[in-house]
Amino acid sequence: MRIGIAARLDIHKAIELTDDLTDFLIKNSVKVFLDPALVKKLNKYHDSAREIHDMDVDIIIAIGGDGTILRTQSFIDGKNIPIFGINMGTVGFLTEIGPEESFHALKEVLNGNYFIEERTRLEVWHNKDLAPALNEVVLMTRKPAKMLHLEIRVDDEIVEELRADGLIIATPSGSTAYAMSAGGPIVDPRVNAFIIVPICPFKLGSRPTVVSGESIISVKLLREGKKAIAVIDGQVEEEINYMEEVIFKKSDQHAYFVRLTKEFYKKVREKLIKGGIGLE
Ligand SMILES: NC(=O)c1ccc[n+]([C@@H]2O[C@H](COP(=O)([O-])OP(=O)(O)OC[C@H]3O[C@@H](n4cnc5c(N)ncnc54)[C@H](O)[C@@H]3O)[C@@H](O)[C@H]2O)c1
Ligand SMILES: Nc1ncnc2c1ncn2[C@@H]1O[C@H](COP(=O)(O)OP(=O)(O)OP(=O)(O)O)[C@@H](O)[C@H]1O
Repeated sequence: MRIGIAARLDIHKAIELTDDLTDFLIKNSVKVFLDPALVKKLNKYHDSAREIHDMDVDIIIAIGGDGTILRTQSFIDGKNIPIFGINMGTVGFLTEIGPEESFHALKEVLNGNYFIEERTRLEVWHNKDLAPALNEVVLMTRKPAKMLHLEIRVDDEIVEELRADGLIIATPSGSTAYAMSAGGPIVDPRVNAFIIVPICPFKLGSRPTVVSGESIISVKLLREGKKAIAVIDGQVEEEINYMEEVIFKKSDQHAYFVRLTKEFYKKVREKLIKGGIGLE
């Protein structure tokens, strides 16, 4: 088996766990590859250094929170490598286990006792194909505290024209993230749908909308002089100008996760209902 490891670099315990897991995997005859920034921090396993986008592995372990997973996913586009998230972040909704379970869980993985969960991603087009989103694409004003004037179409039918701080186009995976905070519904990741959620709409009747996952969603910026940015999974930005269109549809690239249990609603209860920043 070949396993890659990526981790948050700003948490010492994440670096320490990387060291312990690498040692454990090598002793179990696993070929291990490490993000070069990790190798530099560890100052060992130098011959295991490999850029995440160059890793030819069966699984990538991501040690951190959701952002680490989203960041790692953005580096492995099109390679269909499943991510095994070990939560050393604040919420870690997309992660599978806590650090304390790491060795037991890895033994299960090495014994083949796991399954792969496929997640839909959102393809984004703006003059060119941009990186697909696992969570969402957020359109917001370049200048803070300004409003965008937007026209939203689904399969070329006008849904609405509105002014708002911004607009979120989310996948079911992203329905528990920014879209949720903006008032959108929680959508089971098995549902074939996308969610359109306005951010602070200046229009009483404007509501979040769940659309078919087979739809083509287009959003046009109507107001001259108002520049916008599109942010993909909180990781990648793209500037959008007046009368330019952003097109969204289901990506043929999926995200894959190593799962030991099927517990979506338990995560919702434990990680979100109790408070999204780890508050009890
Ligand atoms: N007001 C908000 O809720 C808000 C604002 C900005 C960004 N975000 C989210 O942050 C994500 C980027 O993550 P980051 O860690 O780089 O940013 P970050 O460090 O600002 O964390 C944002 C929070 O969103 C949580 N999160 C991310 N994906 C999630 C998911 N699929 N389900 C439940 N919670 C999730 C993270 O755990 C984190 O606590 C974006 O994709 C966006 O969804 C949320
Ligand atoms: N190796 C890295 N190099 C640079 N930035 C990183 C690295 N790993 C993670 N990040 C960035 O750090 C930010 C925070 O990471 P992460 O989301 O994992 O922690 P968190 O916010 O505490 O956890 P959660 O997202 O679960 O609340 C993310 O935006 C992510 O893109």
